[in-house]
Amino acid sequence: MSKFGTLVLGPAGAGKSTFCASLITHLQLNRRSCFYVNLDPAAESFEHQPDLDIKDLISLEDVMEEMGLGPNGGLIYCFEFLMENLDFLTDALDSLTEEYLIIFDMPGQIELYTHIPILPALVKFLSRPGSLDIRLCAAYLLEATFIVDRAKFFSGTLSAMSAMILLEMPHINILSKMDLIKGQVRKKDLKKFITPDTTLIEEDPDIVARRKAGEDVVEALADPQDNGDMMRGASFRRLNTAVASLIENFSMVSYLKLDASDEDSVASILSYIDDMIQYHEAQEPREVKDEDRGYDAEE
Ligand SMILES: Nc1nc2c(ncn2[C@@H]2O[C@H](COP(=O)(O)OP(=O)(O)OP(=O)(O)O)[C@@H](O)[C@H]2O)c(=O)[nH]1
Ligand SMILES: [Mg+2]
Repeated sequence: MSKFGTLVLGPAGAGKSTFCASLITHLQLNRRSCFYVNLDPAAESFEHQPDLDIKDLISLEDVMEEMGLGPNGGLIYCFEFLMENLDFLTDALDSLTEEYLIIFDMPGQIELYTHIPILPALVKFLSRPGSLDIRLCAAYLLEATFIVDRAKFFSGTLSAMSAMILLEMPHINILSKMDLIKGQVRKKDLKKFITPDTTLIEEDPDIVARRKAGEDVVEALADPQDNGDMMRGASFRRLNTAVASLIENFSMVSYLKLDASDEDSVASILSYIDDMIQYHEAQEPREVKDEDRGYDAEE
């Protein structure tokens, strides 16, 4: 019997825990079972109490204090410890049926998704057939406000792509906190962020303004000796254009839009998650109870 789950990933503060909370609320409202696993050993407060919390195994605070590690080294130690104590996960998850959506709320340290092999090993363990056999997908969140700075947006997109390649599992990318950019981006431009397009770098408002001021930006972009302001200089632009082309050429990354406070938006993301893990195909047809129909059998 398969189980179903999603790993909610992304940089610090991208809105992962908020999305998990909105997803759980939505699932509960739709009478669906879920199991919330917090894998962030530094997380303190939750809208929905986790059904399983890594802090019951190991806490970042204790690790930092006892091992003399900083927050990032401490986090890696916590995950190494988890990998040595996988019974902690098996004991809690083994009895869940295929009705459950298991939601893993991950920490925001980006190195966990890009540099070290712990997460791929964890994913392999969770999805191994004959063992927990969880059909998993990744939901990678990037904050929509990143699109204000186009270079930052492409750098965030590169991290999303790096996580996709590292994890080798069904994956969706999500632009979170869409409410924060409402009315600030033209529809035409937004499309280019949703499916990242290199022309965004060329059409950067900063470049457009420099052109308007009479600067020969094409020449500046082509000048290998440009040592001016590093973040505005030609080399930086060429690097950004190269990164953007790489992302565009791979055609791997596109985004779904999320406003965690809007139920329709959460429902739409959930339908992508369900499709990726083929949740509905595995469900037994359920008998519709009278209370589900919204009336009393006695009436
Ligand atoms: N406006 C707006 N704010 C949001 C949204 N989602 C999250 N936030 C806010 O963003 C901040 C960070 O949200 P979290 O859900 O804690 O982000 P996280 O990715 O879990 O953060 P870490 O676990 O620390 O990496 C909080 O102040 C949230 O209230 C959203 O859709 N819209
Ligand atoms: Mg969080």
